[in-house]
Amino acid sequence: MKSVFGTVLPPNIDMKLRTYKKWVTPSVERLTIRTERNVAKLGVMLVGWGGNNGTTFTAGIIANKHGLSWPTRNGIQSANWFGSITQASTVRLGSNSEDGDDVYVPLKSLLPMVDPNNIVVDGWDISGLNLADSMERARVLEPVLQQQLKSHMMKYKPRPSIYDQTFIAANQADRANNVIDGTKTNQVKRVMEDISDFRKSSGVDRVIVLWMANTERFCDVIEGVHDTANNLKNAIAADHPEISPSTLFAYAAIKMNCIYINGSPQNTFVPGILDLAEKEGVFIAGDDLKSGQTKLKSVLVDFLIGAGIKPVSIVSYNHLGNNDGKNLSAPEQFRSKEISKSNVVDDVVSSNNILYKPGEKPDHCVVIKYVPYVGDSKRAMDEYTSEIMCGGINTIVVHNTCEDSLLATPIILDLIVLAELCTRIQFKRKEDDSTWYSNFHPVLTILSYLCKSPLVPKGTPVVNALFKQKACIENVMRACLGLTPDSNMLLEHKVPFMMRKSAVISEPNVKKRKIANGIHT
Ligand SMILES: NC(=O)c1ccc[n+]([C@@H]2O[C@H](COP(=O)([O-])OP(=O)(O)OC[C@H]3O[C@@H](n4cnc5c(N)ncnc54)[C@H](O)[C@@H]3O)[C@@H](O)[C@H]2O)c1
Ligand SMILES: O=P([O-])([O-])O[C@@H]1[C@@H](O)[C@H](O)[C@@H](O)[C@H](O)[C@@H]1O
Repeated sequence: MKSVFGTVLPPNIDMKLRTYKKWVTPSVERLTIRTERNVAKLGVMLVGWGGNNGTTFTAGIIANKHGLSWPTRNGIQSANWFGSITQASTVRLGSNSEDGDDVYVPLKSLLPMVDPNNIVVDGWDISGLNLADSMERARVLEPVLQQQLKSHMMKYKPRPSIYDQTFIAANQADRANNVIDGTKTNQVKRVMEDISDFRKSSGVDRVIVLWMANTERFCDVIEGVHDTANNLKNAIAADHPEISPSTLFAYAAIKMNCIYINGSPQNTFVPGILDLAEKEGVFIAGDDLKSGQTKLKSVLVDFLIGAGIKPVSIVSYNHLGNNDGKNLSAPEQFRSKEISKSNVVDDVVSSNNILYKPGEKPDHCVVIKYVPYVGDSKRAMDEYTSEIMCGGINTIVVHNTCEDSLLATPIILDLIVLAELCTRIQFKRKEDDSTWYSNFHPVLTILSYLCKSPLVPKGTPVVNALFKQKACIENVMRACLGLTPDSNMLLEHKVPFMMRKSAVISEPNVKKRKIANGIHT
């Protein structure tokens, strides 16, 4: 049976569609999904562990694990994971039969997940400060909380890391006192040994490596160097200068069967890394945490275009005073961030060819300024100018104070928790009697909700719209439970014969109605 735009038409109806030459034919794929319920004892190794996000993440794990609380001007504050969808969001399960009210449950209750209290943290940094001193340097957490954390945090000292001054801003050089010397082969070998050492000393079952170090410039992707796993291996052996520290970390992590996640915008995942991840069957994900200003942008543009309103100009300005902002004050590092912050509207714009001609896009300007005084408290100011009907203009201006690390830390947790969950989900076609199940594709696009510039397998669509991304996570988890996706139709509250008796005021007076061209209902 042919259908048009998903509406199923009786076989004898053959509409001629003026603007759409193609017919939509529904297809159904029946899958069997299984989820291993034994959760791994999880270790995470952060590259850039001594940074604002690395220290705040570690502090968050400790503060929540020990149930810390501290006095503030507004009263006693207790540790929590607000901003994390796995720890602080709920999912609509359905409606209950008695009163028809919706039933919501914590997302983390749907499937077995890692408990953040059990995550073991380790990592690398080019700065050799212990984490208590790094936490103080970061100026993110209240001193009274830092005091409670200090004895825990000072035990942590980042492992020496791979430093290449040609990839991050020159203003970072004064931090680089904790580095692995020697060739790229030696650096990769040392990182692999570190991972092995962490596995043994911590006793974890699974290690995830997550880049939370400074934003690098984009590397020039060179044929014969970055294009295949084998060429990358040979280029590392030849100490090729255009292989970035983040790509070296990705290479080492994948070779050690560790999931690798890129929390920054640079092009770590060169084709050779994608090739290696696919060959080794190791998950990778990224790029660039979606934490505040860009998260809001992926909502506002979706709302505007979804409402048939045409954004024609988007100006995204922010200033921040943390070390990330200092690194981004250099043009090449800013360019990496500008790309990830700009691409986030592309999917929604290209979805509406009523508003936009092919290739037409809104003007889009991204500005980031380094203002030391504000520290981690990034001040974002956005202006969205849109065309509305008959030449009208709508302008939305937003001021958004984003405490960058307190917004990023829950995202880091969700990336880790959801990536570990994905290792335990497998699929097979229902009618297959083979015992063979498939994992997710090594490029974990289900984590797109958490990234500004989602990495996707070649030839697959990039989705940036935030609530589509969230629905993807929720509906995959529902599917693991044998539940249908939440269609939001709620017909049980709209169609009289489906409604509960108490909800139907009176049997609606539905007469036989004649509709144009004689079709009766
Ligand atoms: N809201 C957010 O904070 C947010 C959102 C999206 C992306 N990011 C990205 O996350 C990253 C970290 O942000 P941050 O605020 O923690 O920055 P930060 O500068 O405080 O921390 C980065 C750390 O990485 C270290 N470092 C630099 N190069 C390294 C290397 N090669 N190996 C190991 N360590 C290295 C630095 O010494 C520093 O301690 C940045 O790339 C930033 O763009 C942050
Ligand atoms: O808030 P958001 O746009 O998602 O992301 C942030 C940017 O706005 C900010 O300029 C940058 O310094 C941070 O690293 C982060 O990328």
